[in-house]
Amino acid sequence: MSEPDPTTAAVRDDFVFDTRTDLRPDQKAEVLVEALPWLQKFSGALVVVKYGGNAMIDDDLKRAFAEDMVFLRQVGLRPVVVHGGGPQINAMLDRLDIASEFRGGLRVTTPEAMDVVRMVLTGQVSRELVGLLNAHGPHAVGLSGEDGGLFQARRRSAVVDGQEVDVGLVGDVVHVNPGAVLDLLDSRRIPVVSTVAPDVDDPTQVLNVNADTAAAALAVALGARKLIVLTDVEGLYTDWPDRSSLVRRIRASTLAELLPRLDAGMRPKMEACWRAVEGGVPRAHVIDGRAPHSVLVEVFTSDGIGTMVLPDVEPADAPFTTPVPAVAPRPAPGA
Ligand SMILES: Nc1ncnc2c1ncn2[C@@H]1O[C@H](COP(=O)(O)OP(=O)(O)O)[C@@H](O)[C@H]1O
Ligand SMILES: CC(=O)N[C@@H](CCC(=O)OP(=O)(O)O)C(=O)O
Repeated sequence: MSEPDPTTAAVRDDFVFDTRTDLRPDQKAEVLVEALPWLQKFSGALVVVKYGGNAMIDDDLKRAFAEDMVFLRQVGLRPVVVHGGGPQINAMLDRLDIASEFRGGLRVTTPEAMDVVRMVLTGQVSRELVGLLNAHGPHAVGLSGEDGGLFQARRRSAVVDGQEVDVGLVGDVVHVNPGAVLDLLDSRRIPVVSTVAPDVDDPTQVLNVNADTAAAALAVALGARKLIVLTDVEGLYTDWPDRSSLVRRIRASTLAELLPRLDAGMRPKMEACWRAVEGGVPRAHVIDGRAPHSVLVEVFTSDGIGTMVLPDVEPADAPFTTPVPAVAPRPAPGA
C-alpha cells in the first residue's frame, strides 16, 4: 500500500480515514440506503433530462453531469439527454460578427444565424457532451431532430407585450417520431438530442427550436416518467427575485395561472414542465444545475431538489406514489 496523502487521509493502526468529506461512515451509509427505494421505483424508468445553463459552461459541472447520466444508466434507468446551447451560440455569433437578439425568450433566427445554430448545437455542444459521456464507456450517441425524422417543427412567432412578433426561422415541435431514440435506448445507449428540426411545411428548411420546449415534446412522445430541466437557479420563485418565494411543489393548474406573469427566461422552462405534465409525464422538475450531481439528488433522495410540477389529479394506477423511505427523513437543519 502506498503512503497516504496526509492532506486527505489520516492513519490510525490499519485504518485509513478519508477526511475529504465531513460525513461519517454511518452518514455515508444513510445516503446510500436512502437511495434504495428510489432505485427500485425508477428501475427501467425513462427520464428526459434537459441540460443547459451554467451547468453546461463549468468543466467540473459538465463532468459531474456526465457521471450522473452514466450512473442513471448503470442502475437501470433509461436517460435521454436534450441539450441547449444558447451561450455557446451567442459566443459563435459574436466571433463571426453576426448580430443576434432575443424576442419573447426566442432567438430571432435569420438564415445566416440558423447555419450557426445548427453548427454549434450539432457540431460543437453535442460532440462535447457525447465525448464527456463516452469517457465512461461507449454509451452516448448524438442525434438531432433531423435524424431518423425525430422531430418536425412548424414556424412560430413570439409574443412581446401582447403583440405577435416574427422571429424568423424558429419553430415548435409539432410531431415526434421517437423510433431512433427508442432504438438507441434498446441498445442501452444514452441518446443526446440537439434541437434543430425540419420545417413540416418545407422539409428542406431547418428551424431553431427552444430546447426546453423540445425536451417536453420528446418526454411526452416517449411516455417518460420524468422530465428534469437543469437551469442556473434553485428552482421556480413565484415572486422573483424574492428568495423566500421558492416553490418546492406546484400543481399544473396553479402553474398555468402563474405562467403569464413569469419572466422570459423562466417561462419556457415552466411552460415545458406544464406541457409535459399535461401530456401525461407524471413529474417534471426544474433543478439547479450549479449544484454538482443535482440530478442524482433529485432522483435518489426523498426530499429531492428544486421545483416539482405535479398533475392536478394523479392517475389511479400511478406508478410514482412515494415509496416508504428506508430511513427516517433527516430533521431540517436547526430543528
Ligand atoms: N420566477 C423566476 N424563478 C426563477 N428564476 C427566474 C424567475 N424569473 C426569472 N428568472 C431568471 O431566469 C433564469 C433562468 O433562465 P435562463 O437564463 O434562460 O436559463 P438557462 O440558461 O438555464 O436556459 C434564472 O437564472 C433567473 O435569473
Ligand atoms: C429559438 C431559440 O431561442 N433557440 C435556442 C436554442 C438553444 C437553447 O434553447 O439553449 P438554452 O437551453 O441554453 O437556452 C437558441 O437559439 O438559443
